[in-house]
Amino acid sequence: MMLEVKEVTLSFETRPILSSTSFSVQVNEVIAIIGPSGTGKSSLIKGMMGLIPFNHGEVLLNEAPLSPKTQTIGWIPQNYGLLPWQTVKQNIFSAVKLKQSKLSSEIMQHYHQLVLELGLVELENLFPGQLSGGQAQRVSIARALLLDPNLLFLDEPFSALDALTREKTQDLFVTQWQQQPVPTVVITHDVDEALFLGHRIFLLAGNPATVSKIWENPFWHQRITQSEKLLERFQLSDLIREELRHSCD
Ligand SMILES: Nc1ncnc2c1ncn2[C@@H]1O[C@H](COP(=O)(O)OP(=O)(O)OP(=O)(O)O)[C@@H](O)[C@H]1O
Repeated sequence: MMLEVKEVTLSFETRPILSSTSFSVQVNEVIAIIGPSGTGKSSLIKGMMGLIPFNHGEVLLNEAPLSPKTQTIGWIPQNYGLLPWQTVKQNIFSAVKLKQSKLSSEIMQHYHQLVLELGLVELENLFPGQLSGGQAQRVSIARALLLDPNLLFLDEPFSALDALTREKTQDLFVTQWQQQPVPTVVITHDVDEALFLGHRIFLLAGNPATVSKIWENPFWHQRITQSEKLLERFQLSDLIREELRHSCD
């Protein structure tokens, strides 16, 4: 299964946001997108999911146009996208219920595993308005993972978490993803997070923006402790930070 973005462009009214942008994401690949604030990262993934129309170009999954109607897309939006009138438990089940009328015992088991690992057991009966930002974010993560999606789009999925919970949740995410890899796009502002989550790291920059740099990342899913790799990793993260700084000028 391969996701292909072919020469997409995007404008809001007369304001160009994305110039012709093309790339592909393999089935067993996570790409991390970094870039200055307001460049169009969220708009790019919303366009890929079909939530907003591109002006030009196409998005294909296995050579067929990508549509939320035919694909199960896991999405963690920037504002968590929780339904305020539903409890944590109802929110986590909300996406999977749209796809399947009957919940199998595997789904129930997966649900219990996710709430346990994401530290949501005590929160199951609360409403989104009663949660902290980090708790709401974990609910949104559980909802996307329970869906067993064939594509994943994550918009700053761990940004509201404290450092320890963030590392734990990143580990949980990668473990879950490895059990069933799907083409995945993660937006992050954190270069270290991009290095942990992304097999490749894309810089979205320019005005209008496009993918202006791609780095292969040999440090995917590694919390580096070995000293010889520490220097290499530092050099790559320094290079990425430098490009990011330039693109913000
Ligand atoms: N629905 C919309 N209508 C008009 N303009 C929009 C709309 N959505 C986003 N924009 C504008 O498009 C630009 C790109 O926004 P987008 O949210 O995609 O950027 P981003 O790179 O994800 O930013 P951030 O890193 O701050 O989240 C911004 O200038 C934003 O104001």
